[in-house]
Amino acid sequence: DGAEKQRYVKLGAGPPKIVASNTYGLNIVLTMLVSLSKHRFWHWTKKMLDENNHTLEVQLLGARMLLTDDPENIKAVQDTQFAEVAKSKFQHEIFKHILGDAVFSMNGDEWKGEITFLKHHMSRVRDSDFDITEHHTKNGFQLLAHPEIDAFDVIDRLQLDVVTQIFCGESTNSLTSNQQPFRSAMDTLLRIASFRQLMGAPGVYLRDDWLAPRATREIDNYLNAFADKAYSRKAEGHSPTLVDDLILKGKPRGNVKNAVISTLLAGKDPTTTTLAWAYYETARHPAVFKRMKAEVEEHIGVDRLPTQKDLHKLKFIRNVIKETLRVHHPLGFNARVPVKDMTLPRGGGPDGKSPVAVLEGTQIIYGLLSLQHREDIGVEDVSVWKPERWETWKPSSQWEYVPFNHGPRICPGQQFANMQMEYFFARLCQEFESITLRPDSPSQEGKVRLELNTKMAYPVYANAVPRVRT
Ligand code: HEM
Repeated sequence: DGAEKQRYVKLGAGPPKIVASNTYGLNIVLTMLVSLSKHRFWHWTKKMLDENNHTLEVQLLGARMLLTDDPENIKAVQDTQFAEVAKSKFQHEIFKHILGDAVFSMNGDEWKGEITFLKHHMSRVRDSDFDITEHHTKNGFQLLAHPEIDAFDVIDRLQLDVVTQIFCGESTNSLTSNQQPFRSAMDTLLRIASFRQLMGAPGVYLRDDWLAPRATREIDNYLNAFADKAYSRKAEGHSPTLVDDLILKGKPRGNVKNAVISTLLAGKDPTTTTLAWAYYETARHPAVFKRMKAEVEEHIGVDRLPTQKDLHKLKFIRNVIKETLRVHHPLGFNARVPVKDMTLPRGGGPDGKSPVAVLEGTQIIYGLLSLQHREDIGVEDVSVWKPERWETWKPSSQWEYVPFNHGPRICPGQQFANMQMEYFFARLCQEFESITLRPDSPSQEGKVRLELNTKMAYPVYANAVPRVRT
């Protein structure tokens, strides 16, 4: 209409290419639902992006969604135009039951305060983290040695036990006790939330407590019990955990619940997803595991535990992790909204190379998996998992490889996550002779289960043969 045209004129840029839809986008909603249920969502978005110069708009039930995997646009959103975009209030609403008022949906000064506090606890690795990680790794490895147990599940429990002890002061010990109700409630809510997020504004009107009343109740009970215990524990003044620090500062119960949930989600899920994909790929590539083992034997041996300094020497293991973050980006997508009408550098004009107008109210969704699988700007055999490629190749720009974000909203847990992943593989090399995917382990080819993270669609079954120690 005329008013909209005026806005484009003012911005000096045209609208993005709009992918045709009928009846308020119902056909797109349907295709989206089908692709989600078939674990093919990101493949569906990749096809649309490849066919439309990598930036396009879809209109869903009256809401606008700008989809892009152009590195220039991602750079703008994360860095050069950081102040022009925000986490949407819809997102806050959608994740309320899971995230409470956690950092992920905060903006402005509120976000700055929270991230400063979180960074203090998350953006470093302490010596004591190694002892705690080792304790739970041992428990995890005992389960991994059973070929009938899903490796994804073991790794998820391992990360849960580690981060709850390090950041919340008390481990869930899910590897040695039964914590299934909480974990499956969380999975249910995450599935619902990622769907609601993709729906844009209409997703706000769906409610978790209607769709999954039991799961919502279970999470709340769990968090309450966790907070009760934290308050009754005598918080230590010397180097307190994140949760104990909140209690020492006299923060209310709500803050404690938010911190626990942030840690469980941000601190566990992407690490689990990356580790599980790396384990799966390693189990399919025996030569890679052999090289990793040789590296560990050369730099550490098998008779002592790895230290921080040792981990820095494991270049090949680092490449295994980097390559996994490239091929199996654990977040897959990310979202922001413009705070007012704005332009992004690319997606306008007939070839999509000119700036594009993005009107207030649009949900900007940028695809990180599809970015890192772009044949035209990526690397040869872009979708093939080949850790050794990092010995001779690096992305031509940091905006073509974005596992942890760049710019102000970079992940504060990057160093901690890398330590967890490197430690896991270093110890795996020390404790196991070989890891091979079982022939009856379902193929994950072309499938990703989107639950806020890019989880595996099916369980992972591998024969992990322990080293015989004499
Ligand atoms: C492989 C592991 C990990 C990956 C790939 C990863 C990646 C990311 C990314 C891409 C973001 C930005 C999200 C956004 O823009 O909305 C993020 C945010 C965050 N991450 Fe991580 N992360 C990992 C592990 C961790 C760990 C272990 C912790 C904590 C110990 C952590 C804590 C956080 C927090 C608190 C945020 C929110 C930052 C904010 O909103 O400003 N992450 N992470």
